[in-house]
Amino acid sequence: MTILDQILREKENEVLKLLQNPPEKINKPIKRPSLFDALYQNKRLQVIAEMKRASPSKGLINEGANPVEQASIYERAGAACISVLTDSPFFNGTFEDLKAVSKAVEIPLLCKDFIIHEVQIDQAKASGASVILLIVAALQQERLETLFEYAKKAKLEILVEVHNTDELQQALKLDARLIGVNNRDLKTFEVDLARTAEIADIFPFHEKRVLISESGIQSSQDADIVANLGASAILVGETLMRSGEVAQTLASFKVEKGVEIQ
Ligand SMILES: O=C(O)c1ccccc1NCC(=O)[C@H](O)[C@H](O)COP(=O)(O)O
Repeated sequence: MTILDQILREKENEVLKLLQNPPEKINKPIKRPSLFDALYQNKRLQVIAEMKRASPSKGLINEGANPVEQASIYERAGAACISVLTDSPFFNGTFEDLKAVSKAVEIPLLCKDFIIHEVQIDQAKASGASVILLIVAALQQERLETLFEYAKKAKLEILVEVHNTDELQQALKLDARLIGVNNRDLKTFEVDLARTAEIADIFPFHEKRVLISESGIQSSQDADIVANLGASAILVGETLMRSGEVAQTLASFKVEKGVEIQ
């Protein structure tokens, strides 16, 4: 059983509990700037900066981090979006973290969780998120489409995550404008920026969509590599959570995009 299978099994239990005590359904749109607008045709690589205490691959990363302080530093340092891991069993995150961060920052806010049911989308919105994540590997195509449409109707932005070219084709069947490629193999945890290269090779940059490179970014050299492949943004957790100089590290990732692809 892969780590993703284990996480998804846990999510099924969480959904059952959530359905017994559903979150408030917020009908009005979340007031935050659009992540897509911040990324599309920006001449610099943008950063989605993640609040990440722990992970299945690395164990504890920064157990004592205060989500509001961390997110505020990210915002001041020029992050385009804050990602908050809300999963507890595997990442030590909470929806309380997301709610607290939503009150402290004004930029786009991603609820980073493993969504398999509409009620989790309601929970993300009720906690202040303006962006949700849908992972292609976690969902059958029909379910992916249903959840995508549900989130769209709720006026949320949707980051659709893929791991390979087949999954990219599935994502492209949707009107997905934010497409992330996860550089981490969820079976071996191995991180390889070649995954971004593989996706970038066939990514329809001429369409109104942006490519985001997720996981394993450690240096401005890594940022340069994915920027030159056509990525508009990177999603960075561990490196920022471990950095003694968060603002400088984040700023160093905002490299100029070398190639005019879009
Ligand atoms: O980070 C993990 O170990 C992990 C394991 C299984 C599923 C997802 C996982 N991470 C979620 C993420 O997508 C990352 O937190 C995010 O891309 C940032 O990655 P990094 O910069 O390498 O911390």
